[in-house]
Amino acid sequence: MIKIVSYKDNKFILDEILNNTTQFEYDEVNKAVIEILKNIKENGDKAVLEYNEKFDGVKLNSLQVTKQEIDEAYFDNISLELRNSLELAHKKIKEFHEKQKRNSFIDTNTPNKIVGQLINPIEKVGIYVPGGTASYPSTVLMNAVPAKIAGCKEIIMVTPPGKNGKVPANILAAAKIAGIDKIFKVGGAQAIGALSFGTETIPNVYKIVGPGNIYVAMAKKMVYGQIDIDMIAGPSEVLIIADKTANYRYLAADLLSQAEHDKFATSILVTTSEELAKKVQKEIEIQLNQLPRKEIAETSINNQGRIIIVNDIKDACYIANKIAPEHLELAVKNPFEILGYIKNAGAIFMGEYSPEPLGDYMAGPNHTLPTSGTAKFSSPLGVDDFIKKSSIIYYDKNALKELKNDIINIATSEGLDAHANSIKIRFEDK
Ligand SMILES: NC(=O)c1ccc[n+]([C@@H]2O[C@H](COP(=O)([O-])OP(=O)(O)OC[C@H]3O[C@@H](n4cnc5c(N)ncnc54)[C@H](O)[C@@H]3O)[C@@H](O)[C@H]2O)c1
Ligand SMILES: N[C@H](CO)Cc1c[nH]c[nH+]1
Ligand SMILES: [Zn+2]
Repeated sequence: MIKIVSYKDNKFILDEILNNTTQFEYDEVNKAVIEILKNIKENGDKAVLEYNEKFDGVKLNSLQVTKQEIDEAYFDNISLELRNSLELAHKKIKEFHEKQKRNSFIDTNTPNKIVGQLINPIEKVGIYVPGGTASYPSTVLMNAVPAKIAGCKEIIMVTPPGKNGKVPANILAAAKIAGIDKIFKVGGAQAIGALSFGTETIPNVYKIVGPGNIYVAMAKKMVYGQIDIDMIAGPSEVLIIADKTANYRYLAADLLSQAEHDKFATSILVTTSEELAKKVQKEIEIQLNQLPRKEIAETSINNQGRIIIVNDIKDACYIANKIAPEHLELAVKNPFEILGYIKNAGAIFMGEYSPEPLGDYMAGPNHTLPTSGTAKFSSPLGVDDFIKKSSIIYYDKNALKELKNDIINIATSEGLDAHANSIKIRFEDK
């Protein structure tokens, strides 16, 4: 059962939540991931195929999904209703992310010098689509759409091989909708290794994006530096701020929606109403019994779930900002009134009819969001993750002459005579 605590009587609850990273056996996972990455680097496809057998229980002859498999998934193996829903989600995600596009600029205000910024897409990117305990066509769209809009030339998707060595049709259909045709059947840390080092069949990339379990997250952390990564998107989280006007059935449903992702997921309700807290606690038990993924959701709710009772909404916002949740729902009478108090959250859902799953699938903003408090300093996945910038500097002789002495002064003070000389030499008589 989800625990109810009073913030007034137990200020330590915040520390307890913030330090709640002990569930993972970090050392063991760390050791396993180092071993997997090393093996992939040394043995390429052979190691990938062995891990597919070991961790996913499938023996494959070929790692790449064929064009025929992708077409069959889209045309024959999903319902027309699902295909239409995925197409609509794609359209809405695309519309939102189109607005994030940046342009190069040059500043030509002065005639004899130009400074500017050139935007280029990252040429080769890898997209990890999780597939261990559920299949996520929505994650295919959320990761692929911004990469496409940015103009990445090569987008390589990796995902666990699926039962019987077949990637689920909904994943392949979403990939077709997003325009991705290079898909490889490999999951976990081995997928991250393959994309980082390249194997005989899987190309290496410059950046890997996408969420995954602890093995995926740890592997991304380890390869960062050799290649870039988007973020460490860990187990899902939702924090709901609710006043007495909120509907307890909706709140229970929303807390469970994230709990069912992962037994390490976190669902927290912060409310000013003790009566509401008790109702939500009871309702969660009722709704849990109807979930096919009851075991995962129940473990998550029992271990990480909390209902925190606070004196006022300002305390609730303080707690939310400290936790910096991936998803924050404002289930209060006027959510716009308190929006100004919110500083740290991946995505903010405003009011009764904007539940978290709306953002998971359809609203348009990305659902790959910072977790584990990283919303304090990082942002949702977006087009910016797939571009890079180069500065442009053009000065003619007159413009350089104007700055000549100042550059030499600073270079000399740094003891860097070759720098000073690079300027001086251009103004010396031969
Ligand atoms: N933030 C987001 O946008 C978002 C979206 C979807 C899912 N998620 C999260 O992604 C995660 C998905 O996790 P998942 O496990 O379902 O799928 P996953 O694809 O991340 O992991 C499955 C892979 O893990 C590897 N693995 C399993 N057990 C292992 C072991 N003992 N040793 C080494 N490797 C092992 C296997 O190779 C398997 O293919 C969940 O936490 C979910 O909440 C996040
Ligand atoms: N809520 C997840 C991110 O934490 C994303 C997702 C995909 N499908 C359903 N939900
Ligand atoms: Zn979700």
